This record gives sequence, structure tokens and C-alpha cells, in this order.
Amino acid sequence: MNAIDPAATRERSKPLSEADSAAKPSMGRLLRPFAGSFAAVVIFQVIGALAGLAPLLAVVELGRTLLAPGPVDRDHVWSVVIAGAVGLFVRLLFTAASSGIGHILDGKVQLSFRRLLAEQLGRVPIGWFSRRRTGELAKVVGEDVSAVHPFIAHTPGELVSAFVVPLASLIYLFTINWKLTLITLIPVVLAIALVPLMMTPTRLREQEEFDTAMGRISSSVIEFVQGIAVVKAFGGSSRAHRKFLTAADEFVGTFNRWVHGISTIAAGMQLVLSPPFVMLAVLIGGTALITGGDLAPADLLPFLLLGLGLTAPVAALGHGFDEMQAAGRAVGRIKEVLEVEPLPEPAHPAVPQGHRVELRDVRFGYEEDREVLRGIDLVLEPGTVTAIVGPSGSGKSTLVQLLPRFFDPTHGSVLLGGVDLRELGSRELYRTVSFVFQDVRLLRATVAENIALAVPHADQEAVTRAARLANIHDRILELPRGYDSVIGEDAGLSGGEAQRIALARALLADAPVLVLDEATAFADPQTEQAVRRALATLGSDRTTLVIAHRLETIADADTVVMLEDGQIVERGRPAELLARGGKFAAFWQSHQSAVADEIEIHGGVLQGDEPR
Ligand SMILES: Nc1ncnc2c1ncn2[C@@H]1O[C@H](COP(=O)(O)OP(=O)(O)OP(=O)(O)O)[C@@H](O)[C@H]1O
Repeated sequence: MNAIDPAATRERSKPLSEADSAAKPSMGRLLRPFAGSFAAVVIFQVIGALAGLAPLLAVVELGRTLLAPGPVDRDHVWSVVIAGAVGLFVRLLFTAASSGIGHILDGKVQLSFRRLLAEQLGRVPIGWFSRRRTGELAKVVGEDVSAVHPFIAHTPGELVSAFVVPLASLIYLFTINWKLTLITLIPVVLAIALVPLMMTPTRLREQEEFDTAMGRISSSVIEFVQGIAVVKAFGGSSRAHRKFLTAADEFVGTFNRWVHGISTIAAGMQLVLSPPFVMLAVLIGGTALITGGDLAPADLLPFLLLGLGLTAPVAALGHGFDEMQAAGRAVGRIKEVLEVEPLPEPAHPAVPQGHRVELRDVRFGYEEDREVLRGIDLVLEPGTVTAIVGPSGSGKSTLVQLLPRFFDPTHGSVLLGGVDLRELGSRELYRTVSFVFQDVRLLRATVAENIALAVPHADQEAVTRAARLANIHDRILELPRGYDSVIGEDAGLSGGEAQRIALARALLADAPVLVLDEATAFADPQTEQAVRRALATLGSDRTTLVIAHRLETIADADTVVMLEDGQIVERGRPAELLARGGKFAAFWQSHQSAVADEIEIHGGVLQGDEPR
């Protein structure tokens, strides 16, 4: 089987049709039920933030009252103090409520995302999954879903209040003295004026160089770590090390340039937004206005207190938008998975008559313009074993994967019992077709549960029978807890052993159609023997399709189909084909001499298991 990722090619993430969209999950539909809570988060945050102004205004009012000539009005002072305290309390209450609702909402949204993803993953074509894809999916379902946390729970409220509070302050300050208000705004204007300096062609180029260097260093780290065993074994460790160090050195240079460029501007921005700078601006402007008779001295106080808060939106913009952007990227990746075109399920599944398999003029390509199967016509009769042979890349794996509907053909059809697979419900399909491919996946569950995956209520006897047939029973008994050993915990299995477990699983499922890849990658004498024994003892009515690598399997098959470049070039009984002296005979010859060479090299002993 080929390791290239089918995802990029077969995703066919076309825009959804009207009809599809009713059934398909979408981000908008997902978030709609939470709109009320989301609004509450924002509104509570705004109320809390506005109430937070009360203590500041109370201080201003106190200052005014205490500095005013004449006796102090005690009642007024106390009511101002109480008003400030109430404001503080309201702020506490509402921001706590907003944060609480936000976090509960966040939990609910994340749960819905994960449910939705799980639902979607159950509907996408099996062929869409691959090792690389599996790693990416783990990130999407885990990290990316968690990355929406700030997006839901923090940023919107924080961003809104970061704008509402300064706006309210600004209006209030304008009512006191418009001239000093404009002066108080000078730091904000200066900070905004510095922004374009961050976007000059030089800065953008430095940013780009920085990103590239970052990418280079990560890939050289991955290359270095992943290839360490090979590199060490072939004596190139110092070379690989050097490559990594060079990338690291280059990165330092780029980083320095980037930092020099950006840090001056960033420092400038920090300076103008800092409290001392704002206070200085207010004090200089205020003093000038007071001495000119344009401002009462007590009115300087609100500017000093509220002026500091005016710079908040600029700081929040940088901080909040960064988080929003990261969350946006994560949401984008989640959306990508949600938009993968699922295999259409028929509304009224048809019922197959028997389990004769027929491929009619089947064409298929992973990419639009490159066909891998080019017009396959093939009939697999019940009770027969058909062996597919052919050179590497001829399309064998692709062909057999169409039977369990990893993908649908791009042209033509695959019929089971006279019914197009697309008309068959997936339950019926998987009840009828079982498969063992090279890329064996075992679950982190007991050995018995792994074998009985398709038949969860199978009794121990049936499980043991299947394991014996797959030639893995004795090995299972050697495990610390026998059939109750948990894969990956107390059962470390080799590739060949894992494959035999998968074979036992398929045998126990007892599906009338069996598709298997007699893998070369892991095959060891026991697995080979198990596959052959299984093939020989299978019920007489079973339809079997096997990608054959062993001469014995080929010789035992009822029909051999020779593939070349996505087309059937020869088919027939093995003996007949050999006698014909065509392509299959030549393939057989070269195969036989390759096997002879292998036996010679290994002194008659075939390669054993690779630990997994
Ligand atoms: N997931 C994929 N994405 C894109 N191209 C693919 C994918 N899988 C296979 N191919 C391409 O399709 C062609 C047929 O591959 P396939 O794996 O079916 O051949 P094969 O006969 O089974 O080869 P092998 O014996 O080496 O496993 C090859 O050219 C391969 O590069």
C-alpha cells in the first residue's frame, strides 16, 4: 500500500450543496444555540467594566469636595464613598458572572465541537484517514478545539470592555474640558502613528525571513530527531549535527535583524503608552491650561485617573487580536475537517442478493488528472479466491480498497450481490465485507476485545478458534494476562503478530467477502502460514480477494489477475497463465528468482518480526 496521503487529493471539499447543508454540520449552526449566552457574556462584561468607572469617579468627586473651600459636607462625602464601593461591588459581580458564563459556555462549545467532529469522522471515507492524517486529527480534536477557549471565554468580553470604558471616559472628560481631553489623547495618537512603521517593506521582509528561518529550524530539528537512528548507523551523525547547527546559527542572525528592527518601534510604542508618559502629557497640558485660567485645578484629577485607561484599547488590540487570530486559525482547521465530503449514505439502503462482487469499468484516481485504475472489469464469484498480482504501484491496494468503500470509483461501479455499493447502507457493507490490510490498527483494549471488535458478544471459544486459525493463539497465551492483556500496556506485539490479530478479527467477523493484503512488509513464516491456512479453511461460499505476494498463495488461488499500470493485463487460472508464457509467467519467473536470492542471502531463513 502506498503511504502517500489520500486526503489532500480525495478530500473533494466542494462547497456544500443546498440539500447537503441541511444535514451537514456547520460552524454557524453549531454556535447559534449559544448566541444568548454569548451575548450575556459580552453585556455582563460591559456592565461590569462601566461599573468599574464608579470608584474612579468617586475619587474625582471626593477630591473636588475635599479641595473645595468651606466646610466639608460629610453626608455628601459618605454617599460618594458608598457609591464608589457599590460600583466596585457591581463590577465584581458582573465580571465574575461574565467570566463564569463564559467558561461554562466554553465547555459546552468545546463539547459540541468534539461531538460534531466525532460524528463527522464517522461519515468521511475510510480512505481519507492515513497515518499523517491521524496525527493531524489528534491535534484538531484535542489542541485546536481547546484553542477556542480564549475566543469564547475571554477575548470578546475583554475586547468590548477595552473599547467601551475608554469611550465612556472620553465622553466624560470632554464634558469637563475638551482641550485637555485632546492633549490626553496625544499618547494614543502617537502609538497609532507608529503602527505603519511596523509595516514598511523592510519590516515585512524581516518578518518573512524570520518566519522562513523559524520553519527551517523546525524542519531541521524534526529531520535531525527522526533520522537520528539512520544517521548514526550510517556514520553521518556529525554531518547531520552540522546541518542542524548551521540552521540554528542562521536563525540567530535572522532573529537579531528582526529584533533590532521591530524592537525600536515596539519600545517606542511601549513608552508612549506607559503611565508616566500619559501623566506627563496630562500634567504639562493641565498646568498650561490651569495657569492660562482655562481649567480649575480640581479638574486635573479626572484626567490623571481616567487618562491612564485611554491607552487600553491599543494594548488590547495587540493582545486580543493575536489570540483571536490563533483561535481563528484553529477554527479554520476544525472547519476543514467538518467540510470533508462524507460518503453519501442511501436514504433507503438496497439489499444485496448473495455476495458476488463485480467491478464494472471502474476508474479511479487520487488526483483529478491521474488515473490509478483505468477501466477494471472483474467478477469475484462466491466460493473463489482471486489473487491480485502486479508490480509495485500498479494499483493493487487501490483496487482492493474499493470493496470496503474506502473511496468510491470516479467512474463505473462496484457491485455487491447486484447492488452498487453506493446504494448499500454502510452497516450492511461492513457486515458483508471484512478486510485485513498492511496498516494494521489495534485498539488500546484487551486482545480478546480486539479480536471480537465486529462481534462484541462472541464467546471465548469463538475468539480462541479464530486466534488458532490465525496462528496467534499460542503467542497470546504467552502474554502476561493472556487474552485479557491490554494492547500497548502489557502486550507489546510485533508487526506480524498484530497482523495475525487483525486476521483473527476478520475471521471471527465471518463476513462472506474477505479482502486481504498478504503484506510483504511484516510477513513472517507464521503469518504467511496463517494466511494460507485461513484461505484454505474458509467457508466454501466465501468470496475472497487477496493481494498476493507469495508464490504459494498465487498457486492456490482460483483466479489470478495481473495488474499493470491500473489495467488488467492478464487473468486466468495460475497454471494456465504460466503455460501461456505471457506477462504473468515473466512476473512469476522474476519473483521466483527474487525469492531464491532472498533465501540465499538469509541462509534459508526468512526475515522475522520487527518489534512494534
Ligand atoms: N493515498 C494516495 N494518494 C495519492 N496517490 C496514491 C495514494 N495511494 C496510492 N497512490 C498512487 O497510486 C498508484 C497505485 O498505488 P497502489 O498503492 O494502489 O499500488 P500497489 O500496486 O498496491 O503498490 P505496492 O505493491 O507498492 O503496495 C501509485 O502510483 C501510487 O503512487
